[in-house]
Amino acid sequence: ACSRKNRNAALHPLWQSPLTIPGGTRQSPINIQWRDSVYDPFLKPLKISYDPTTCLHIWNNGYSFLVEFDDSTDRSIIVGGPLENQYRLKQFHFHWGAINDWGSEHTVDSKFYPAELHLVHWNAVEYPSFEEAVMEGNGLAVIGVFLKLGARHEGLQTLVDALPAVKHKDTVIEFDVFDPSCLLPSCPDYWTYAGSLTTPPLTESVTWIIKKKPIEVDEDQLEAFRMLLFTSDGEEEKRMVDNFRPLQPLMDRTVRSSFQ
Ligand SMILES: COc1ccc2c(ccc[n+]2C(=O)c2ccc(S(N)(=O)=O)cc2)c1
Ligand SMILES: [Zn+2]
Repeated sequence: ACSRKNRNAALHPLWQSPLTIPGGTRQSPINIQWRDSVYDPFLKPLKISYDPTTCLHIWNNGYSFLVEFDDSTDRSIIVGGPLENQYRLKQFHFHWGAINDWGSEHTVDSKFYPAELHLVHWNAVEYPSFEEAVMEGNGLAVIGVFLKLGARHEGLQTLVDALPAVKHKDTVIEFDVFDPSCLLPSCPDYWTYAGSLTTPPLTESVTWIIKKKPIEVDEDQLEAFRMLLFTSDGEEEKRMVDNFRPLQPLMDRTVRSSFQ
């Protein structure tokens, strides 16, 4: 029998701590039941303006790979949509599965996608730093984009080509010009709800903006994600796969849609 201790040991260290936070009322990810989402005609279009030269590096942090941006000015921002302020792009990263049947964090009508992109922004109008914004109810805005298996994504390929250089945990590679808007679907439709970070510290500080339409990537590109490692160079290799959090209860929340 797999004792709890052994089972925990099998889990990535990030998940050996309790999976729920006491008193959590707005945890993420959630299942988005399309027919229960409520069209909000007052939702504005989301305006995205990224400056590709704010791109800094790619970093394997032992849980995902992050593409980080210079967020010392308002050069890469989003505004509108459900947001009261403009938010600065800090990083984007992905969550994916070992196989194509699962991998996304959010689901739509209980359907998993093989991967999900998160573009992480913070409210630099009201808070002095990302670390402080992480602790506030309106501190962060994360755009979620589903990835589905299909045609090769040319924009993603420049990123995929750099991944072997960050195979191990705590490796970094310079990545100095990339426009993440090439990873967004052209359809403007989205769902939005109040949620949390999906990794520790799990703080309930995220306005989620989940794009209705997925982008297409091919099998080789998903396999490139799966050859990354959770482990550092010299440690016993553990493939970086299934780095998504289990679904959380909706509780007293409504998911709004920007479309009818
Ligand atoms: C205050 O201490 C912190 C704060 C944030 C941390 C973090 C460790 C990992 C990721 N983060 C993140 O920034 C983070 C975590 C999860 C997500 S997610 N998957 O988009 O919800 C986005 C960003 C520690
Ligand atoms: Zn994420």
